[in-house]
Amino acid sequence: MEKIVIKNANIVTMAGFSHGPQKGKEFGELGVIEGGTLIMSNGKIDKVGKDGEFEIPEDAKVYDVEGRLVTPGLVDPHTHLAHYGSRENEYTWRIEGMPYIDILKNGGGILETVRQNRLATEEQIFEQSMENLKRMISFGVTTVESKSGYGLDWETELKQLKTNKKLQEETDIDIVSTFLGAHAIPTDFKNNPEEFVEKVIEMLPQAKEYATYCDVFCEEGVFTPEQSERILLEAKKHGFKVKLHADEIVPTGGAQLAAKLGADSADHLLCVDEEGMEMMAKEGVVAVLLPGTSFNLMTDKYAPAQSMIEKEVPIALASDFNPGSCPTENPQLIMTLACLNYKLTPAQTLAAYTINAAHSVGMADKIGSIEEGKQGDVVVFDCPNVDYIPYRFGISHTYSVFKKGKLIWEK
Ligand SMILES: N=CN[C@@H](CCC(=O)O)C(=O)O
Ligand SMILES: [Zn+2]
Repeated sequence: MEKIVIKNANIVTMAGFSHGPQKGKEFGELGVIEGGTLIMSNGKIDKVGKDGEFEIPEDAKVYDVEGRLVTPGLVDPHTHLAHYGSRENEYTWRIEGMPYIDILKNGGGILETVRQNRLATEEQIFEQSMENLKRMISFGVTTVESKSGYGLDWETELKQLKTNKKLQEETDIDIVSTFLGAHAIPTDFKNNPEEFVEKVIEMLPQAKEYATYCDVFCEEGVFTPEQSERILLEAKKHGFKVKLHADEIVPTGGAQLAAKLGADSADHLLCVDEEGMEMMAKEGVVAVLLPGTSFNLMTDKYAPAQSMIEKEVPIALASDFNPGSCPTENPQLIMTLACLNYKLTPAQTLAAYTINAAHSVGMADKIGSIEEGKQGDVVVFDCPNVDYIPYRFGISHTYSVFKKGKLIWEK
């Protein structure tokens, strides 16, 4: 395999946090090497240091990046990537004031995408997802968590889970596959949600063949904390790791439940309370925050990121890419929204999208930082420093993307 050298770079390493995510005062520690060089071979990072500190192998392909910013590959830890169709019809309804959750209660929203995916072939789901994955890569994303949840029956959930598998096989991208059979109550189970909970539990053994994580949309009018707990406890028995859509629209105690279950992350958290944050901090549950969703749903509520930092809850950021609440794949835009609405610094948003995101999907031993022995997942941004990414918003700054030590995208 070709040896790759990137030199004359402003390298953000995020080094020193493979054992645990950045939190509290250490959140945003970039570990910058100015005028740096890194060497990758056999898919891994061999060396990282100052220019001239070590010899450049003669047989290496050398990229002089002329002072550009080099960071760990971005990790998007909450997406609904594997789906077919779109819901632009709801956009106007929402602008006119119809609440997102009311659209769902009337059979639209997630249920509309369920309808579209039940009708779609596996091929259609795969092709659309691949196109969207390529767009993610173009923004610097090298690892993606991808949920099912637009089937709510085994046949369609399987089409999505198979799509995750195929995306992983046909690209170099790591796809962290999540089973979200409990994403909504299907219309035919509207009057008997408990029966649907049983159906989801029945799907778990087959789903485990395709997915690492199990997730539930714990929300008023969707799955209660009791139902969520029941599903996730069963999931754990089958060997799943767990995550939770928690405290998004109303407070339900989702954060507490995530902590109690030892979840790797609790996601959304717009309405999380003090106790929920304290329990998450104690159990080391990563808060995956989704500012694009607050923005796109025009809520005036954003997750209390500053209280989380104060309480030492580790924070990751994600796109929540999906056809309804947040149809964007762009992590650079999400970083801008996180700076402006959570008052995170640009450095914190980058830590949240790399090392902390890697922890939230249980992969920090392999990815999330530029350190010797880690996977060669690296992005070159056409930027002089980290601040420039969220500051100059609405465009893409990606210059080139390396995955497992190979160039996979360039401007
Ligand atoms: N909140 C629940 N689920 C998704 C939205 C999915 C959709 O609107 O299609 C989310 O994470 O935002
Ligand atoms: Zn989601």
